[in-house]
Amino acid sequence: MTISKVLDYAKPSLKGTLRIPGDKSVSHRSIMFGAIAKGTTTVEGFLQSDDCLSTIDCFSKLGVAISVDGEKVEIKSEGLAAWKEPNELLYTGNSGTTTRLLLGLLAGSHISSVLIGDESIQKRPMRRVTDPLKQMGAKYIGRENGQYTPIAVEGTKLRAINYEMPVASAQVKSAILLAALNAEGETVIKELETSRDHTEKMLQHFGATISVDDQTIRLQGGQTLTSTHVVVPGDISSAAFFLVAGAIVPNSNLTLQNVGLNPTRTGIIDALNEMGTSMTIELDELKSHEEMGTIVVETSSLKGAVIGGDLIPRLIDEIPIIALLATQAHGKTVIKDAEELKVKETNRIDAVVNELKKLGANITATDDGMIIEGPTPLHGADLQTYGDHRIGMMAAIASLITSSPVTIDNAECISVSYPNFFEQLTSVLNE
Ligand SMILES: O=C(O)C1=C[C@@H](OP(=O)(O)O)[C@@H](O)[C@H](O)C1
Ligand SMILES: C=C(OP(=O)(O)O)C(=O)O
Repeated sequence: MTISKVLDYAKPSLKGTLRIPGDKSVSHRSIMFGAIAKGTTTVEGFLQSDDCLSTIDCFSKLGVAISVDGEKVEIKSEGLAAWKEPNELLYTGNSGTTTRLLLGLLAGSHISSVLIGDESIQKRPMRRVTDPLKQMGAKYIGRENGQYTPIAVEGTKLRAINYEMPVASAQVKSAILLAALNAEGETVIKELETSRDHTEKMLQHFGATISVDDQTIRLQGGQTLTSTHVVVPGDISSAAFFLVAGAIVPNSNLTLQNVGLNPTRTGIIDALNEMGTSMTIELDELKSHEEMGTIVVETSSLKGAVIGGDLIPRLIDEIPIIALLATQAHGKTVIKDAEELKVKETNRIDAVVNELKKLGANITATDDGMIIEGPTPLHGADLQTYGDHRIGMMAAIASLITSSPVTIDNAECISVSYPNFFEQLTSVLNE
């Protein structure tokens, strides 16, 4: 059952400080790397969201001992060779990252297992992972030749590959790297465009040797990982909703602490700067293997921009909320080269365009993105989330500037990445 939520904020301003919760990508990887390494890995700042809990659930079924205490997690493992064959399905929920990275990891293990996810996951393409992994020797059975889950994986011996990525995707790159750890020989991956590099950074943090040079990544198989301590930075993809809110809601000034500032993720900052957002950024002293810092944002006079090319992988998950910002910017915003949006939790080009149109935005879908003319005053409407957390949060932020209330059909889906989103939003509202 889904619960609809009425968002009725009376002309608020946003003031105050938020500590941004843990990064989803890094949280998933902290569990996976802790499960591969022998010994005890400790994690702080872990994101307890539905997607990350799906990852924990899968690894628990593989026999890895994981204990969670708020944002602290402890993973005790005897290494991949000690994982046990699960006697149940591995349920990956709504999480593309869990599904694709597990397909890579399990391919070179001694384990047979079956991966299944929710309705959205069952429609998301997996051949981008299973095709290159089959070239490494992996064995999968799944609908349409390994395109869709449920997918059965029969772990086997793998060999290294030399792979040129046809798509800019950190999930594909990471699945191959995780398989390459167990493969014979040196795997070489040539990226089409630089995508988030959390896997490469975490491999180094756990003691592996990996070389990255001019978008070419090399990893020798057979390396063992050493358990360690991981500090998860706050998720810039979550911070993005408050960066945009601070910029578009009148009389606002927000301080966002603990924001992950890995340069492969900061495309949103580049886009906001280009659109005239008034922001200051201060880097924290480096605590672990990922940069973080504090961003102060205030109400801004915005202008349209062209967002495309190699910026897209650096802000892919932020496009729904950037589209909302663009409705309040002077002139035309063109978002292009973003076809990948069609294969996320839902088709995010259609979802963003349909829902912002209902609020009165001047927005048109294109084959690879959207075009928005602004500024346009927005009004209330009944919106659909399509079960997609990022569409739900976009709608909630939009409701702060609409002339009448917005209703969303499924507010719970937001806990996929940001369980305390509404709590944090309420804490900075001045009505
Ligand atoms: O590797 C990751 O953690 C992610 C990579 C991106 O997906 P793609 O690899 O499909 O671009 C992103 O959209 C997703 O939210 C998380
Ligand atoms: C696309 C996303 O995640 P995933 O691919 O892991 O489902 C997201 O969080 O926006």
